[in-house]
Amino acid sequence: MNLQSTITLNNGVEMPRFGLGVYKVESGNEVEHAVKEALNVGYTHIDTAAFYDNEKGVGRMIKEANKEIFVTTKVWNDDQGYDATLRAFEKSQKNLGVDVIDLYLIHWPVKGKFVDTWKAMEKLYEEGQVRAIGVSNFLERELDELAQHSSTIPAVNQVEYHPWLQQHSLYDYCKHQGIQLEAWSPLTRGRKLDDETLLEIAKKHNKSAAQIILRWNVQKDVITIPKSVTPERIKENANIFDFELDADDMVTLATLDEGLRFGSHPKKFSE
Ligand SMILES: NC(=O)C1=CN([C@@H]2O[C@H](COP(=O)(O)OP(=O)(O)OC[C@H]3O[C@@H](n4cnc5c(N)ncnc54)[C@H](OP(=O)(O)O)[C@@H]3O)[C@@H](O)[C@H]2O)C=CC1
Ligand SMILES: O=C1CO[C@H](CO)[C@@H](O)[C@@H]1O
Repeated sequence: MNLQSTITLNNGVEMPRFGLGVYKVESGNEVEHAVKEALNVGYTHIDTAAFYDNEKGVGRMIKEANKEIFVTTKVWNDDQGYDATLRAFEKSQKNLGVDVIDLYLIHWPVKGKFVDTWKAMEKLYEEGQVRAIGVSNFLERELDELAQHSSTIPAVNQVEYHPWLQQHSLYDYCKHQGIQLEAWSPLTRGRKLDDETLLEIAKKHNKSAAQIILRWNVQKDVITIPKSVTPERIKENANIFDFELDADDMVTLATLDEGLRFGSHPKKFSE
């Protein structure tokens, strides 16, 4: 496995296991520098969203790189519903400067709206405007609700996921349904990188705490999208394909789970 390794989604599309997240990266110089640096290091996958207001900068750098890059963007909550989603998609397409978006996600399961949003995404998929469609921040009950109204199974569910929030039940549900799990805030936004258990494993492998978490994501078959605007960290985060966590490490990391969220609970939007 290497930095460009992919996972096959349930519709046959190949999605890189590892990418750069760009939440809170300013549109303009900041996002351009981060994306350029990542693409130079060998990243082939960028995760943005209409909400992040930096699709234009991401698009500019992808165009400049002139190579195949997998781009994910997401429809924001205010744009949910059938017609509004189609309009939002068109705007993202223009911002990114591409005809076909690789992966389009429903950002949050907005109560009373996400099923209509999904219908619009199915249309975009059928028209070939997007290579794969998926969801973000969906719990099992919202995935069940979607299944009652549509036979298209989401290709991806992007959720908060790290050793302190392992979401075992959702993990198993998605595996069973063929929905690829993707980890947001894999590095806990830096808040747990001084955890002693993590640091012990890091010392054993001569790697950083961040690298241990990202390698754990890879070994759990969870796609991961760490954010950084710091060139050294962009390199460091990608340097996880030359070692392996052993069975003892995996057992130890499993014990860290405490259901701890650093971001919002999906219930905030779905209830
Ligand atoms: N679907 C959704 O609802 C959500 C999706 N996301 C997506 O997931 C991506 C990642 O999540 P995000 O919330 O940004 O947080 P991360 O867990 O990726 O953490 C990012 C923070 O960690 C720092 N950092 C990065 N690498 C290292 C390192 N090697 N050592 C120490 N610190 C490091 C960064 O600093 P610096 O940049 O200064 O280097 C930044 O402060 C987002 O950018 C976004 O694309 C995120 C939240 C919600
Ligand atoms: O993608 C996102 C980035 O982080 C935000 C704050 O936690 C989230 O609300 C949003 O879903």
